[in-house]
Formats: sequence, structure tokens, C-alpha cells
Amino acid sequence: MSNVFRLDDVSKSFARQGETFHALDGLSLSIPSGSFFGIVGTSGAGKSTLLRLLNLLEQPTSGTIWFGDQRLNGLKGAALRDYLTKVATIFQHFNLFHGKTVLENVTLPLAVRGVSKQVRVRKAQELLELVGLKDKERAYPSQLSGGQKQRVGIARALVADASVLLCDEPTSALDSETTTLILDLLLKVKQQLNLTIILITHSWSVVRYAADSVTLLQHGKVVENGSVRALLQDADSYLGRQLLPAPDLGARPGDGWVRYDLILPDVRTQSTFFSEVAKRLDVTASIVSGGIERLSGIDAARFKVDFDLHDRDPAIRDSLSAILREKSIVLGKVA
Ligand SMILES: Nc1ncnc2c1ncn2[C@@H]1O[C@H](COP(=O)(O)OP(=O)(O)OP(=O)(O)O)[C@@H](O)[C@H]1O
Repeated sequence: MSNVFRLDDVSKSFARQGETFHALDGLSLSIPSGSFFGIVGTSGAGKSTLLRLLNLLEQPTSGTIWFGDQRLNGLKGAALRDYLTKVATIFQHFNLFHGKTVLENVTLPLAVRGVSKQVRVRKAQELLELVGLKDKERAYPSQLSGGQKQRVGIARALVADASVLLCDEPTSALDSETTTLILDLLLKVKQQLNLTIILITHSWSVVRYAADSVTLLQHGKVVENGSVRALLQDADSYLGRQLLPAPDLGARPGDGWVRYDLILPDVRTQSTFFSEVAKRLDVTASIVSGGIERLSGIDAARFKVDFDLHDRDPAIRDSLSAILREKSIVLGKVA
């Protein structure tokens, strides 16, 4: 898969109380074309700084940023304007013009590019229909809910035919139900308009729901990065475990029991997994914690499961281990 962006050893520094502070510190990252790319990290990790480098609100202090084979450092004039039609942004607080109607907000990016009124109204109406706000074109932002405002933001961002949508904490100001609706809309427009979506968030649940690739930033560096599928399959991946959490309930397994921490990468084809294992070895299996998550379009599960091997032939431990490793990803074992 080709990359829409590549960042090579990128740093961004600020002067702070007479000292140099590195918001991004030698960051290298490739973002695949067509991905829904989630960037997570705690407050101050450098997520917004990274997004501001991609939408050219800021320039890196050092390092190179590539958009395909175009170097973005120092882009100016017509090349800059052209880039900014291809890469659009939506924001946490929507950034709508309150004195303008929904339709005027959405037509604005076309008006500043000199597109005729007839064409820009037609384009804006198409986008408003796509985001489910056809009947709101004459409304003002103050008459809309938060979710509707973000829909307007999405329509406005995409009206000039961008191929990349940058999302700056797009659901942080919304309740969880509206968050799901907005993420569903982003997945729909990504599919229909063939977009790459890059979304920064501090919310694991947002990333779990929508992203197919994830990067974890910490102190301005990439700590871990990969496709959701690859991260899940990697027993040593911290990101993989965050995507599919299973709380540790503290109590150890009982005497003679063994506890496995397991991932089932596709529950649809593995719904009878534990009953089959239990039947095959004639053991009791008891789920201690975990659950099923829809990740990147597949239902994956992580469970901590106790198996009763009390008074059983020691060879059964090896058989159990072999069966579990054959069909699931074993993250850990406590005896
Ligand atoms: N213009 C600036 N001047 C000085 N320091 C800055 C500037 N912009 C960002 N920083 C600092 O760089 C660090 C990274 O900030 P950034 O906003 O990129 O983090 P973030 O991961 O987006 O955090 P949050 O989730 O809180 O928005 C922070 O410590 C911030 O204070």
C-alpha cells in the first residue's frame, strides 16, 4: 500500500521560559493511503502539533514531511493552495461561522476559490445530503445540536473534493451516542469518497471503533505503530492490549486451576471455541474477565479464562496449551 504521508525524523521545538522544548522529537511515521489512521496519546504527547504540521499551520523545526512524493517543507503559492484543497480538517469545536447559514458555511471553501454560485450551491447541497442535513441548509449553527454542527463541519471540509480528512478530536465535545453517529458518518464518507482519514484523540474507544491503523505518541515520539490486525496478533504489543482490554480482577486462579489470557481474532468463526476446548479435554472452563469489541470491522475478543486441571494427568497441561495456541493468541498464563 502506498503512503499518503511520510514524516522523516521530524522535530518541532518551541522556546519555553528560555529553554527549548521539543513538542515533536525526531518523529518518523508513514501513513498508508486509504487508511483510517488513529493517533492516540495522553495530553501533551504532541498530537495537535503533528496535525498542525500536516495541515501546514506550522512548519517543522527539522526533518522532512512528504505528501506522496511532494515535499511539504516550505510549500508556497499555488502549490500550497493546491495542497490545501486536497487536505481538509475538522475540529473539536466545529469552527463554524455563527453569522452564516449552514449552506453558506459549506459553500465558503468554494467561494474563496472563486467557484460560481450555481456550482457551489449544488456541491454544498450534495454534501449536506451525504451528511444527512439536507433539511437544515437555511438554519444557523446556534439552532443545531453538537452532532449536527460536526456534520456541517464534515460537509464543509469535503466540499472542495479533498482526498485526506484530518480530524482534530472531532468527537470530544459530543456525548457517546452522538460520537458513534459521527464515527459512523466518517466511516461512510471515507468509503464513498475514497478518503484517507487521520484522527487524533485521547479516547481509546474512538480508536477502537473506527481506526484500522493506530499510532501511539508519547513525549513527541512514536512509541508503537501498526495496523489493528497486526497489533492484535502481536502478543508483546501494548497497543494491541489497549485495543482489547481485559481487566485484572486481582484474585489468582484457584488451586489446580490455570488461567489463560487469550485473544480470539475473529469471534464470528470462533463462537464455540471454549465449549469445544472444554469438551475435547473434558475440563471445566470459566471466563474471568474480558469481552468482545468490534475492531476495524471485525469482532475480536479477549478473555481471561480459568481451566480446572485439578487432579488431572500433567500431560493435559501441554494438550491444553497446544489447543489454545493453535486457535487463539495466548498473551499470558497464570498457574
Ligand atoms: N506554540 C507553542 N508554544 C509552546 N509550547 C507549545 C506550543 N504548542 C504546543 N506546545 C507544547 O507542546 C506539547 C505538545 O502539545 P500538543 O498540543 O501537540 O499535545 P497534544 O498531544 O495534542 O495534547 P492535548 O491532547 O492536550 O491537546 C505540550 O507540552 C504543549 O504545551
